[in-house]
Amino acid sequence: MANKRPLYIQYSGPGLLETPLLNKSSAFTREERRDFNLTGLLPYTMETIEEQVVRAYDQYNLCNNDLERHIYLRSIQDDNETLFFRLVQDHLEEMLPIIYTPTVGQACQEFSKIYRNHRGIFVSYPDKDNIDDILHSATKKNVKIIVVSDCERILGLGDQGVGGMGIPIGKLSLYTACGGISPAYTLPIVLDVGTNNPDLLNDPMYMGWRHERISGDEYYEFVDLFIQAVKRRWPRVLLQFEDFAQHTALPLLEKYKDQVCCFNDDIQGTAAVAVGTLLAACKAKGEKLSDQVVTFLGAGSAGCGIAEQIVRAMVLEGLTEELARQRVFMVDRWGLITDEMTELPNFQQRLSQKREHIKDWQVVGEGKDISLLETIQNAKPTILIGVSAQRGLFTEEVIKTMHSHCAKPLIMPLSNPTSKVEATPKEILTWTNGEALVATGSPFSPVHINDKEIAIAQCNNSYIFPGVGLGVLAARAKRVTETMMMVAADTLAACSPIVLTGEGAILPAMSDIQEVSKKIAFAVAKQAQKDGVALEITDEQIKQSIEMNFWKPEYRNYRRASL
Ligand SMILES: O=C([O-])CC(=O)C(=O)O
Ligand SMILES: [Mg+2]
Repeated sequence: MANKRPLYIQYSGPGLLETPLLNKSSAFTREERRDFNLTGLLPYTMETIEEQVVRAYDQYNLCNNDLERHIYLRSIQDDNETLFFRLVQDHLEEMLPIIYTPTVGQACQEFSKIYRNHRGIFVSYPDKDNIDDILHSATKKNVKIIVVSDCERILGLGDQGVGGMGIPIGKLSLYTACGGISPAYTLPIVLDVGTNNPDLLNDPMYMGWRHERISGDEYYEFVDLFIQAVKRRWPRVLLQFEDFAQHTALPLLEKYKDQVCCFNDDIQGTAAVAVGTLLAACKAKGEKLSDQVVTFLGAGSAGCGIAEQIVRAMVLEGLTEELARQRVFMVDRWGLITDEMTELPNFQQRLSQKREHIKDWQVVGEGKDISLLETIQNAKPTILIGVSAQRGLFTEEVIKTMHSHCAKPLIMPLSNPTSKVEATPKEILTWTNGEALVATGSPFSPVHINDKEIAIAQCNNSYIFPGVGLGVLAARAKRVTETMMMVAADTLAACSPIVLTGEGAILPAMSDIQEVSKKIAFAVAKQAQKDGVALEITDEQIKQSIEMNFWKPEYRNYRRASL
């Protein structure tokens, strides 16, 4: 039993057993059972959490498929959060793909079919006049981290309506499992602004507000009502925007980044993990990031967010911004993004290639759109990043052409979930005779090629946001700055096994994620101080604060609080 101070609680009897943050199930001691009116409500034997984990894992192994495993784990989470996190911690590598990507994608798609229990908060448009009341109904009083989604772009799966709640729940589970944030401090929130997904609107089982999405001023006013209510209820909370569509993600981030402590995980978290991976891969090759030529497939908010972070990192290495931008090629649905394209949104405009710089390229058809293959033939990239959410767009021809110009290309099909990947690691390694370095967004098993087993790095935001959150809490930061995200990327690269030892994977093993998160947290907290958005405390105090904030899934002793 944890040697922490006892916790004074007001619940007792069935109410205590039905409070997942406090429930210990069969682990309540004889005395606690007596003091909290639990005697007779549980089988007689008192168990340790280790014994409970054995039973839960046996039951987990009886499930027939990943969705059943997800449902089972979620049911434990809704019954006993301490046990849930202990079980996940003990089987982290095995269970992350079940509670998070890729299985969480299916759980979102089937949300209304598999719904069991309430979790998180649904702020629905018709309730817009009562948002303060809704937030006050949250059973958690001291919320420190919120993940909020309007569910318009759930992973690569598009608009999932309220089904997207699976994502805030999953991300916050990772905040706890990987970043040690107590589940008592986390709150998943969905903004139900309707859905434009016809399958959901026509599904009699759909549980959300059956209405097409509100948009324009109505939408932004509603989001603002929500943000202002959050500021009143939890003024210091860290707000993570997750899985908003590109057309709202950037405007919302621009609007709120200087008003509240917030960041957008798909733009900034994805960018930080991708740049961390690139920095590690370059260090391993003994090269600089600024020596690389990068091609993107997908120029949405994730792709452009990564590209901007790459430009910043290249500038830090000494390139001018203009030269850095000339090394990054964005290919979207219509082909390479060039300055001749009219009506580009601002964030794509900044990353467009000047036609005069590519006038000598060999392309089919003068003035026509330039394809991914043509971009690769001419730009001869060393790095290829996929954020297109389209399965199969890294064709054999694309990959082989890239390999013909670059002996050891770095290829990162980042689209999630697995069904949307641009090419599988096995395909890429087969087409490059095992010579490419591969990092994916979703988890993949190692690939066997030329008698070697090659581990596949999972370049997923989960390496970044738990550490950023822990750092923000430890330093009591008021804002999340771009430089805080940048040091998170640098710190991740510094933890890379191949950088540290000259061999092994590009990214640390998931089993080391808690230590990596603590290192990221320290660097983020220090940077927050440098940026003037956090308390001036000593390094020692930051370290202490990180350790103190690091929650462990252990039961505490309970005493009755006097009323
Ligand atoms: O959740 C993930 O695996 C990564 C992510 O944020 C996304 O794809 O939207
Ligand atoms: Mg996301």
